Amino acid sequence: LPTPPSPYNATVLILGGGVSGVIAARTLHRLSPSTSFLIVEARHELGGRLQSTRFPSPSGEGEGYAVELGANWVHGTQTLGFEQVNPVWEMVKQWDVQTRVSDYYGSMTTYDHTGEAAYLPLLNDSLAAYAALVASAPLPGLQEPGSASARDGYDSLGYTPRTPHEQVAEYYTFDWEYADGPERTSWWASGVSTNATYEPTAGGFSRSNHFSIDPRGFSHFLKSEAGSFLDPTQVLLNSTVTAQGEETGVEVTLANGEVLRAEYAVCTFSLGVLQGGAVEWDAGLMPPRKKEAVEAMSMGVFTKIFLQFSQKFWFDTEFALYADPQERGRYAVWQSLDHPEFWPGSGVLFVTVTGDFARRVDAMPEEEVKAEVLDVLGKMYPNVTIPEPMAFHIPHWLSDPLFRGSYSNWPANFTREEHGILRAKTGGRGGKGRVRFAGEHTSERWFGFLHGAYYEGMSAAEEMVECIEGGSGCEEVRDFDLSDD
Ligand SMILES: Cc1cc2nc3c(=O)[nH]c(=O)nc-3n(C[C@H](O)[C@H](O)[C@H](O)COP(=O)(O)OP(=O)(O)OC[C@H]3O[C@@H](n4cnc5c(N)ncnc54)[C@H](O)[C@@H]3O)c2cc1C
Repeated sequence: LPTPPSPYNATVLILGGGVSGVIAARTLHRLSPSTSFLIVEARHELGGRLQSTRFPSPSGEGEGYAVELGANWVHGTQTLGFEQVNPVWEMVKQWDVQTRVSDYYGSMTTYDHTGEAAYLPLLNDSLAAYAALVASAPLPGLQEPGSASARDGYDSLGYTPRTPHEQVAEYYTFDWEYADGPERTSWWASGVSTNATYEPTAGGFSRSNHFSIDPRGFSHFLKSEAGSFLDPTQVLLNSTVTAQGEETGVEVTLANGEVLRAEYAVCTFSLGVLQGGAVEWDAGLMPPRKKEAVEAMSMGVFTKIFLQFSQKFWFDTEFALYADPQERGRYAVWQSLDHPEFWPGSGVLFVTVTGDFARRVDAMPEEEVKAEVLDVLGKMYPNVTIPEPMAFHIPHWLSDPLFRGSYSNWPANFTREEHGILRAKTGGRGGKGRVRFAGEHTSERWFGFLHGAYYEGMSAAEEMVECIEGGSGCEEVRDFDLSDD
């Protein structure tokens, strides 16, 4: 193994062992085998926002089900005749992760507070409006975003959902993707991320969404990838970073008081962690303009609430929508895994909440959330006595100090310049940037997605290698003037 130059623990510290961190490590390993690195991760395992918990099978037989608390889908795979392939999809195939295509629009049952209610055509209207919204946003990288919100975009297209049925249809096509409403999302950026993921003619991958049903958990692909090149001495688990500073290099203080030193670092902590203040920064590493940019991007909340019943009593489609008469997005999107394509006989059902409603749920006692969820099921099924679930689980991404939310979203008035500042290297005298920020949130095209985290981990490490090997990567490390205005 490459030996780090003394007095450093490694040449590069990779802070965080999610998709970005693991791919940054793999890129260093491939491009510069003589460069030493160390992944520093607070949790007991690699994977980051790829996490699952186990539900038993109702019969008590078999190994049960790996219920995905975080990322669950590969969004966009590859389209025949187009070169662009989602790199996460390539790893998923390479490591044989079991997935199924999710039929977002073709397998849906619709409900409201009176029970089943027929409003599927509204879903087609919302899909058509969304397609027009993203088609009229400029292509990735070509234009500066204005400050128009996706709501402005919908208004300009004459799409104005008013009734609870119309609103839940819009919620499903928009909020359920962005974890935030159209008012709080940039029209331009929602077009960029959609086109760059789903539209092959705009450099995207494909329109399909593959959902992991793998009993080893979706993280299997990343853990296997990591296992294929990492030596155990290159990973420090159970190690929480509390401060980052710079003296002769980067100094990282851990919760146990230990200090790690390196020439460079790639920091992949989530946007929520950067906003949350759990890590102390030297002013040179987090100058005021960077801090402002970090504050200005938003961290969305997307919470799946899982239930397991001993017997299925619900819809036979993959999805269902519930239109609440009072509140848009209240326990709106339901998904059945007890379905022939997924986990038949599993009794597993989940409902997803987003945005402010998810923030409220994150802070509530779980018993109260459960009572509300069962009450909604009672409205969807007025003739069924809703049984007590055998299992109930809510992940708390927002209150978890290692994440502080689910994934980032680009707000309407957030500029490309601010995003560049959020992403830019900082630290180091003489213009030699020591710390590069990477993660899904630093991706202009694919913020929020696993593939965004992948590409950012890769480009951060590529830049580091250029820097270390004395190439151009180090010359103008600050694309932006980060000094206080
Ligand atoms: C509920 C949910 C659903 C999602 N669904 C999808 C989906 O279906 N498809 C999709 O493409 N994307 C989805 N995403 C987004 C996707 O999970 C992320 O884009 C991606 O996993 C981010 O990877 P990352 O490496 O940037 O960050 P992370 O995975 O957050 O990695 C950062 C790592 O840093 C560690 N860390 C944080 N603070 C410290 C500290 N102080 N010290 C040491 N270590 C620390 C964390 O433990 C973590 O392991 C979802 C996310 C969530 C939460």
